[in-house]
Amino acid sequence: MRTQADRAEPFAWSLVIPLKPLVRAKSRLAAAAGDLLRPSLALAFAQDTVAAALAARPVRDVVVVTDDARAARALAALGARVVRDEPGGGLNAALAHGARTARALRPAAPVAALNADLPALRPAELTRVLNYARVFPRAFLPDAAEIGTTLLCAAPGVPLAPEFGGASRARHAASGAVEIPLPDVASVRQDVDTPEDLAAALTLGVGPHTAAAADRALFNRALFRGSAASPE
Ligand SMILES: Nc1nc2c(ncn2[C@@H]2O[C@H](COP(=O)(O)OP(=O)(O)OP(=O)(O)O)[C@@H](O)[C@H]2O)c(=O)[nH]1
Ligand SMILES: C=C(OP(=O)(O)O)C(=O)O
Repeated sequence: MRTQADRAEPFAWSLVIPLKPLVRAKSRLAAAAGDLLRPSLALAFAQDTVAAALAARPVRDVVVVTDDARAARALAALGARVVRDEPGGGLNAALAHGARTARALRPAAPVAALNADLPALRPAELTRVLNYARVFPRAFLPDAAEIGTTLLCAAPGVPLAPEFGGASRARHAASGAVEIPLPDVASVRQDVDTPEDLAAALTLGVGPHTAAAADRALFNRALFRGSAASPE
């Protein structure tokens, strides 16, 4: 069990994790999960992401930026600090707000933005990525599709300047952030937007919240397939 003293090490990171309201989250999973289970699946991804992030040795704080009351309760129960989605200007504005909150708490800590949809995240792989990033002013990790970004890091005093959304890998590279070239960190790169992404994450091995939610989604589909009604 890790103690407070363990966390008081240099390079202890503050992570900022954004989460939009669950009712709107993971829209690309709507057909696969159904609109009843999709919010629970989105929450399960976030729970497994936050739990794994907090279990990574170099991580001291996790700040979640969300206006979703159900998610706020569940993620605070895991140990995250939850702040409102201000100023309501979309993903990058929410991340900048979370980074300011993290820096107000610990001005000397490096900060990283991490997607909330990494259900296979392994603490040891996140640790390797953060340890690699710590010598650069800004660094980022491309997603498994090599188009987006799952993690953007900034050293103490350096603006995070997030440019997430869509083809953010090229934008983060163009902004001067160093791309992290580590092999064998698939769990930090495997974000889940589509059913194919979810299958890839399940193959890597997901956390307990996602495993349970995916089981419920599969059971639900099997149930509806066996009856006259269809959830889709
Ligand atoms: N706090 C906050 N988080 C956001 C916002 N927009 C997106 N996010 C989060 O940023 C990450 C990437 O978001 P998106 O890919 O746009 O949305 P998604 O819910 O993951 O998936 P889709 O609905 O399929 O696009 C997810 O963790 C989202 O919950 C926002 O306006 N505020
Ligand atoms: C927001 C991003 O991810 P996605 O839309 O793929 O979830 C991104 O990669 O910048």
